[in-house]
Amino acid sequence: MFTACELGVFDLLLESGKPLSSDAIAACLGASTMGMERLLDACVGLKLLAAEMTLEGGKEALYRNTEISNIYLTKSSPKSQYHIMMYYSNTVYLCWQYLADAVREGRNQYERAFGISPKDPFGAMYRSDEEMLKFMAGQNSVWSICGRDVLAAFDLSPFTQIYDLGGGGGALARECVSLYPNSTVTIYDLPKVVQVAKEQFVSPEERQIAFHEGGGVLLVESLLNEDKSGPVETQLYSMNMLVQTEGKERTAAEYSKLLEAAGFGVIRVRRTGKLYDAVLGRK
Ligand SMILES: C[S@@+](CC[C@H](N)C(=O)[O-])C[C@H]1O[C@@H](n2cnc3c(N)ncnc32)[C@H](O)[C@@H]1O
Repeated sequence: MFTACELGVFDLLLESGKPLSSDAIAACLGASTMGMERLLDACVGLKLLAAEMTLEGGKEALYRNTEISNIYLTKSSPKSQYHIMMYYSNTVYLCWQYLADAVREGRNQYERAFGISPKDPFGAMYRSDEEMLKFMAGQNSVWSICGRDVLAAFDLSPFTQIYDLGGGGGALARECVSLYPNSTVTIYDLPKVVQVAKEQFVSPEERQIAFHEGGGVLLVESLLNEDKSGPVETQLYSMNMLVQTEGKERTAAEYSKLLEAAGFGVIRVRRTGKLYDAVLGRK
């Protein structure tokens, strides 16, 4: 299925509008006739193609798409799964080759499959603009068949402002505004994903879909001195946190560490001179 998609078999048969022989398909797609004939027969076995014998001698088979291939495997179909097929074929399956290692180590397999650091999975998945685009297009194709079902599982019409965190290429947002015409959806994602989504997937005319890059969090807390020597009000607050909530007051360095662990890169601290101070973390 992956190979027939990649070589364009289903697209060619859709465009031709008539069944074609393996020779004709091989010639159009620049493939060997021997290889193509086997691929086409395997696709018949998988029910992705149907074959009928020509009357002349009953020797030559003519191939056509089955309904399922026309709907899901041709690039131009509104429900096309072509992009996710290609993503599985060229990326996901290469990681699955090391499934035993993944199970043994409990880790992703980017290092073995692609020679890249496994520490930041999205950094690895987006190792080039091309890879990022392939991932986004793949995810979008999934929502063309699954989006409506998840969005209709509950009546979301009372929610007119919807935020899609990690909303990627926006296909789910598009399904959402189509199902709930009174809603607007704001997509939050990484800056480069938002840029590509705006350029390639969501047009400015789709006014019910907006984007937001990055974000910030403002911690309003009473900061302890770094050596915890004061201020006394904060030390007493910390005692209160213990008896009331099992929480505690922290130093600026301790809050920074928490924010860093949550992925906030730029962290700034302002002591106000009053009871509460401010720590701003930005992504
Ligand atoms: C599994 S994908 C899902 C994409 C999208 N929801 C869809 O289904 O098409 C996860 C999304 O989270 C985004 N993401 C990962 N890390 C992020 C971060 N730190 N801040 C914002 N978005 C992030 C990725 O760029 C990606 O679009």
